[in-house]
Amino acid sequence: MSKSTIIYTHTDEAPALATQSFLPIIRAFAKQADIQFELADISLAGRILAVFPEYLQENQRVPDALAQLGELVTKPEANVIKLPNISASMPQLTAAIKELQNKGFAVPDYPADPQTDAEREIQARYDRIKGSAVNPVLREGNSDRRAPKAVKNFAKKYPHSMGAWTADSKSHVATMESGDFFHNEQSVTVAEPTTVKIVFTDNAGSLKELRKPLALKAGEIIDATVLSKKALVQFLQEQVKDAKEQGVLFSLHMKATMMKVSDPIIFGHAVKVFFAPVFEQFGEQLAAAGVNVNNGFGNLLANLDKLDADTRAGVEKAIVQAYEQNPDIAMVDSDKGITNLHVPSDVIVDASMPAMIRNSGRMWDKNGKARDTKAVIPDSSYAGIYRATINFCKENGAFDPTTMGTVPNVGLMAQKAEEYGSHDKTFEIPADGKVEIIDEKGNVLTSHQVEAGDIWRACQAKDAPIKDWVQLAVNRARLSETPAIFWLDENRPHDRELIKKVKQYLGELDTHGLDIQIMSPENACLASLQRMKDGKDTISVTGNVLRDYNTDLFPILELGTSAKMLSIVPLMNGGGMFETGAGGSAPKHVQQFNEENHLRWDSLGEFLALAVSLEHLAQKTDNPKAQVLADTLDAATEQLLLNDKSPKRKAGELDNRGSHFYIALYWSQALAAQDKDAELKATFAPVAEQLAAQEAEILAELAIGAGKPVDIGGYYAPNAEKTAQAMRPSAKLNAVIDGL
Ligand SMILES: NC(=O)C1=CN([C@@H]2O[C@H](COP(=O)(O)OP(=O)(O)OC[C@H]3O[C@@H](n4cnc5c(N)ncnc54)[C@H](OP(=O)(O)O)[C@@H]3O)[C@@H](O)[C@H]2O)C=CC1
Ligand SMILES: O=C(O)CCC(=O)C(=O)O
Ligand SMILES: [Mg+2]
Repeated sequence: MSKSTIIYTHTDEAPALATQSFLPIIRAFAKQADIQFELADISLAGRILAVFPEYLQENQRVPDALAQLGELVTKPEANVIKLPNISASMPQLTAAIKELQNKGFAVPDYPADPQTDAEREIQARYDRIKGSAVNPVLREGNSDRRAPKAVKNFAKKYPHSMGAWTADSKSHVATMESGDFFHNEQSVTVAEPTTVKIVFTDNAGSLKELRKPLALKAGEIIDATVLSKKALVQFLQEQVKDAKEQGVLFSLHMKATMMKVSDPIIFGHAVKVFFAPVFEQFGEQLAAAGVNVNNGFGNLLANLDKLDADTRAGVEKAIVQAYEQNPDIAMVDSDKGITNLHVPSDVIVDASMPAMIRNSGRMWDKNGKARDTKAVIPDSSYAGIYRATINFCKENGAFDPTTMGTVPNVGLMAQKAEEYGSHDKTFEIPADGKVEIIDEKGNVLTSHQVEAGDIWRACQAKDAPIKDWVQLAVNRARLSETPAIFWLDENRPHDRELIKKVKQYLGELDTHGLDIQIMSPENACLASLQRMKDGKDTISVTGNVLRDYNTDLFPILELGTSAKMLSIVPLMNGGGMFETGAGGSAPKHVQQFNEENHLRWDSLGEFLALAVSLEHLAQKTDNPKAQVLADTLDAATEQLLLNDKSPKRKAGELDNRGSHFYIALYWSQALAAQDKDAELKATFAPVAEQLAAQEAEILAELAIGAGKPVDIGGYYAPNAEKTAQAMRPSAKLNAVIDGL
């Protein structure tokens, strides 16, 4: 890899489609500054193929791009543009496997109930692909997410729609008051490097290590906590009942993708509670048929044909009974009858809660009508921020995008910090007993009494990432002259350990003249909301989960979407990773693309990420042309916003491809207009002319087929040629770009 190489990631769904159109453009532009783009396939399908080489024919095998990138990001030369990828829930993983098999790739089935060592090995490989398997590997740095000025100004000038709020809204957040992760947490900082065991002792006294020992570094924070199954089930039962009594919709908001071990289990309990009549009568038969509702209620429906006719009729009757006796449930797709409990990856808390708040606190019922909703977020560690926001809106009405301030985020994320690194330390407890973390000297660091079915987990946060995070917060506060609040709760054991370090590291840095405070998440949220309403900006400095939540919550309120965020990951060893926006891969957009050949994905996140990536390369490799490309791209992006050339929602209007034409036009015009680099000026002046002269014809070519279905030969592994053709339909535009 040359030092002037930028890695661009090939991911999934809408961003992967957009890449087919955008990458040829940026390759052609960047080539003029001797910069190459290498495409790394970290799509779900690509990751599956990469880990099963022995099942594939020679010519079907692919390199493990994720493993390679995982190494690259620890090196100073790393320059990676990371688009959002699928964090696969089980239904998505199974569908991707099936699609690959149908295409002639002989990858194995997912063994749901492995019996042999070989099956266990297959399952283990798939489990590493499942859920959020990419981001934690690549994020060797903390997170700096913010709305660039141009984007914020655009939102103020052209505000997105925002549902009204009234004080009589019955929408609310329900969260546990005891027995959950928050209330059971224990936390310690280890002074010296050590190795710890996680030991489960059952009530008969027999010991079992739940995993292999874990190495901890000096200064590392380790915490453990447990969520009680009994308390959870009781809480869920109360919430179903309460939603019925209040006449509001019932909805559950989890992160079953990122929290791939704990949250599907919690999701499963919610399905079993809501559909209690089904499981009370037919629990055993359903289990025997292989039904696992940790993968959603949809899993039960998909397995109905495995039941004998009588049982099936009984189950179907009990389902009807559950719907009748329970509150109405929030819908993901009322036309297709898909509820909030069908698929764990359909409702992901970071995006689903802000969407609900933006929509007057309402979700959709089975008739497609927006209604007040109970949002159930079982663990209370972070649910308070949504409660605070909802209460704030009830009191103050909806936010006004034309006047509101902004809440950027500096998030602790590096080296699998906190909950998001807990998968391999999360266990559904098999029997009553206790779980302890014991160091190599035999000291018991944490100890929890547990019961069968409880979910126990440990989290780590290393010292170096914490120090880096505090430094990043101070840098951002200084550079943007903005007050910063650390969202940390002194009543929470983990946060208490963190606060000690924050205070220590703040003391070592120059914070003269800066306004830096520490507040509990709920208070920090309220303070930030109040300031935001008054048009003031406040940096939120948070742990990993709130990084995720806040960088959808605030942008969705401020900008209408988190796709327009600048998401920088300054890698701890000097490289740069540039994420494109703060949101996901927009499955709904692919559906629309397939049906109507219209891609409403907004690549603004890609434009912003590319500019900072080019700037990073300019500085690291002393390439002034790259800096000119970066500056002119930023100017082009601003132009695109001013002229409102972002994709629109409906077929026939400008879509993703059209917006790529405009970015190419404005970028080449800006290059032609600048005087810092004569070569670039001379190269791009004719390009700008050709694009401008052919604007109408190119747009017409891009619009051919709008409104009609388009077949790209697959979902997880679409046909490359068909996709490229669909995404690059303008011969005239291609001629200019490919001629560069
Ligand atoms: N960094 C990453 O890799 C991330 C990956 N994910 C993964 O993405 C998938 C989907 O996640 P989900 O929570 O549904 O969230 P998404 O962000 O994909 O979708 C939510 C909604 O946000 C809007 N949206 C998001 N991005 C854009 C964009 N670029 N342009 C226009 N609108 C946009 C769309 O709304 P509208 O209907 O208004 O068009 C979309 O339906 C999951 O597999 C998840 O795990 C999620 C977050 C981050
Ligand atoms: O990695 C994932 O599963 C989601 C990431 C995400 O939502 C985020 O970083 O904001
Ligand atoms: Mg997120």
